[in-house]
Amino acid sequence: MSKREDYISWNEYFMGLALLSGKRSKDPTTQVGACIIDEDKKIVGIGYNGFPLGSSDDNMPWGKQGDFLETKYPYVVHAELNAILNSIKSLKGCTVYVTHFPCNECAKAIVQSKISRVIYLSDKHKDKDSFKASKRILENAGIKIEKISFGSKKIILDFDETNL
Ligand SMILES: O=c1[nH]c(=O)n([C@H]2C[C@H](O)[C@@H](COP(=O)(O)O)O2)cc1CO
Ligand SMILES: [Zn+2]
Repeated sequence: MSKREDYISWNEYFMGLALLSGKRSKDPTTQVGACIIDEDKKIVGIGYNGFPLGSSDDNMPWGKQGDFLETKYPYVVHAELNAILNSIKSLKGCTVYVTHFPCNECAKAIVQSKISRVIYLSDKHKDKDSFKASKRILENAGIKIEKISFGSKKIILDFDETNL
């Protein structure tokens, strides 16, 4: 019997995990996921955007507009920061896979944690100042930035035990 040929690539695997992690987010607008791997391709951190630990989701707002204190923005922990804070070891030389290009605050945390490469899927906010600042922070720190695309590729997860 010869080996399977349609196995997923490393990039599909790690970005797939970032996407799956984002599925845990309760943000009704944007679900972000991040997966950090080390130089041996071991997963060392994973996260998604959500409110801080212990905050009841029912007491926090998911809105985007109006009174700042009644929007999600001052409260939500970004996926990249959660992945960094959840990490199990030093992140020096690691790569972070992110579903969305990181904001400037996450870029600072990425630099300070000594992650050396950022691989991202979407840059839909590239015209925002926070994106431009983020790019500057990452580039000045010598962090490799790669946009990857899988075209229209989809991976279906079938939880039906009878199909395993
Ligand atoms: O770097 C990021 N990482 C991250 O997790 N997020 C989260 C915060 C919010 O929950 C959501 C952005 O919401 P919105 O697209 O509605 O502005 O994504 C947002 C950014 C900024 O792009
Ligand atoms: Zn961020």
